[in-house]
Amino acid sequence: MSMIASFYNGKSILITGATGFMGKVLMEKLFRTSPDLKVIYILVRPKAGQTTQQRVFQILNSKLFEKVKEVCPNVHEKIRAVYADLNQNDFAISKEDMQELLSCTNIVFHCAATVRFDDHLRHAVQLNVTATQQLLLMASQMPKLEAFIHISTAFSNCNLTHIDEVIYPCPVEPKQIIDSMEWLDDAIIDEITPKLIGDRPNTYTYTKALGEMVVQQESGNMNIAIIRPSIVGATWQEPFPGWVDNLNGPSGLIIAAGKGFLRSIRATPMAVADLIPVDTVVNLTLAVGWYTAVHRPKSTLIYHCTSGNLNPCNWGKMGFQVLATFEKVPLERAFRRPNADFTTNTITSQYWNAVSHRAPAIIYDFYLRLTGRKPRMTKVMNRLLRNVSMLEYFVNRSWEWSTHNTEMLMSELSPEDQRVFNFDVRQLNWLEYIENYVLGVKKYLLKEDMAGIPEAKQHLKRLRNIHYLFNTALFLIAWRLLIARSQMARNVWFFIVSFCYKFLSYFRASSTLKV
Ligand SMILES: CCCCCCCCCCCCCCCCCCCCCCCCCC(=O)SCCNC(=O)CCNC(=O)[C@H](O)C(C)(C)COP(=O)(O)OP(=O)(O)OC[C@H]1O[C@@H](n2cnc3c(N)ncnc32)[C@H](O)[C@@H]1OP(=O)(O)O
Ligand SMILES: NC(=O)C1=CN([C@@H]2O[C@H](COP(=O)(O)OP(=O)(O)OC[C@H]3O[C@@H](n4cnc5c(N)ncnc54)[C@H](OP(=O)(O)O)[C@@H]3O)[C@@H](O)[C@H]2O)C=CC1
Repeated sequence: MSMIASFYNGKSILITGATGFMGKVLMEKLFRTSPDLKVIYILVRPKAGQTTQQRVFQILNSKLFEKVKEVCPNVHEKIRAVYADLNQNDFAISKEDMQELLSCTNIVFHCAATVRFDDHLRHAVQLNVTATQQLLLMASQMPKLEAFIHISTAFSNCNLTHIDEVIYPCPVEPKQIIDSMEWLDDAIIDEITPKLIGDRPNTYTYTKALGEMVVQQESGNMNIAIIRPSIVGATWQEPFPGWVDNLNGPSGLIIAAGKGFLRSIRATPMAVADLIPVDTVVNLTLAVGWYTAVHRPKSTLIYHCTSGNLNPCNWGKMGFQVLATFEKVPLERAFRRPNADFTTNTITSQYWNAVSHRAPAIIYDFYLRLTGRKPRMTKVMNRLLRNVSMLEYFVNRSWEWSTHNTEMLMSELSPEDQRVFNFDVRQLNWLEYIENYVLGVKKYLLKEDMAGIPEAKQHLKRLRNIHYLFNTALFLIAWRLLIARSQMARNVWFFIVSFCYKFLSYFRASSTLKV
């Protein structure tokens, strides 16, 4: 029997961010491997017209939880959705709920965060720093608490190239930042944001670094660990390969490339693509929870959950495999054929943005206008280019993360635990993983039916013919204009025509002779 799985049986576990990408996979694995756990409390807010209960119902009835229902048929009774908004004081949790959480919780997994790169600093601080501080305060009042696991990101110190499993201090103390957010107005915050984030690319990475400092400062005598995953991708193995349900990280770009919107991206093909499957992150998280509670390390340990140092893959290989998969399983109703490429040069990148992105969008909008419809492609394209520009920082650099603690933990696990909670990325076959990722994007994110593949291929053939027709027409128009204006072009044209005429005459004469 797995020691980690049996550790969680009988436990009351509190998860923040359980409705998010990682949170769902974490809950699924917990229920599947430790069906006798006592309860999972999740802090949820109502969203998009759904109550907290409706959101939980939807999650439990999704494909991701199909296996759980077989192993743990009473899963509905073991999940307790607690109304909470992490942006509010005391998370707006009712007194009764708070009392229950404080007195019963054994383990806390803090996954909630704003992961938007362009979030306003005030909001990013509120969620990634202040809420973390408040949750630690809550945890310090939990008499039965055994471990508090904080999910950070491997990019919290992306201003460095070699990153150790330590907390690097930011120049301004988190407490000062939290205080200043209370009295500064938005305009001043906007002004000081670039100075505060310094050489980090966005408010997300900066506030995640501040969040780590808060964890270190407020840890008291709690058993705390921090996990730093790199770019979290679709599931590798569990509960099935390729599951993904949001557009973050590479998923959005995979769709944009597959639909033919994205034709070029400024990226360094040889830079390491430090992707990590979400089930690997979850396995490490659960192993860390067990180790922190049982072995009680003297200090807060940080675990890097990355792939680059043990099993590197680069963006070139990844992009190539994404496109190869689209050859076999294209997406439906593509705008253009998937034919993206990497450029390393800013000027070339701008050229391709104009020629391959903006121009086709303008032409398509013109066609929409002609046919009496509302133009929309230019808007979509501008948004895509803005989003791509925000990701460019991460696809043009490589980082090195040391993984001593993660490797130490692996060696502490029994062979059974190493199997059930596998986080050894050396076993990952990238080509297979990326193919499953692309299929997962098609099936689970876009909800496209595999039966539609022949029609999708047919559509791509039509697009290819339109492309050839368009290019030929363009060439003929350009040539006609050139002939009208340039003597040299006219000479070349007469040379080609007379050459073709002579060739045809010779061909006709020789075939008449044979007869
Ligand atoms: C040799 C051959 C070569 C060939 C080559 C070919 C190549 C071609 C192949 C290409 C593949 C290979 C290369 C891959 C490179 C990948 C690089 C990844 C780097 C990632 C690094 C991450 C490092 C850090 C990791 C971390 O630690 S953090 C986690 C990562 N964090 C992020 O990844 C957030 C990023 N994103 C945002 O920061 C915001 O998204 C923002 C961008 C501001 C937009 O913002 P905006 O434009 O406002 O758009 P939205 O409002 O967000 O959304 C607009 C619409 O989409 C909807 N929608 C938004 N979201 C979601 C969501 N979730 N789930 C569901 N829907 C959503 C929303 O409903 C709305 O729909 P609508 O309402 O319009 O109908
Ligand atoms: N995805 C990635 O590539 C990486 C993620 N990480 C880290 O992993 C963790 C989980 O990320 P991921 O699952 O991808 O992120 P998601 O954006 O998918 O999930 C974020 C979660 O936080 C919750 N949340 C946000 N704001 C509030 C609020 N005000 N009150 C209550 N809950 C709130 C969301 O709830 P709701 O559904 O209501 O919005 C959601 O459950 C984060 O800490 C992130 O920094 C680290 C490295 C990479």
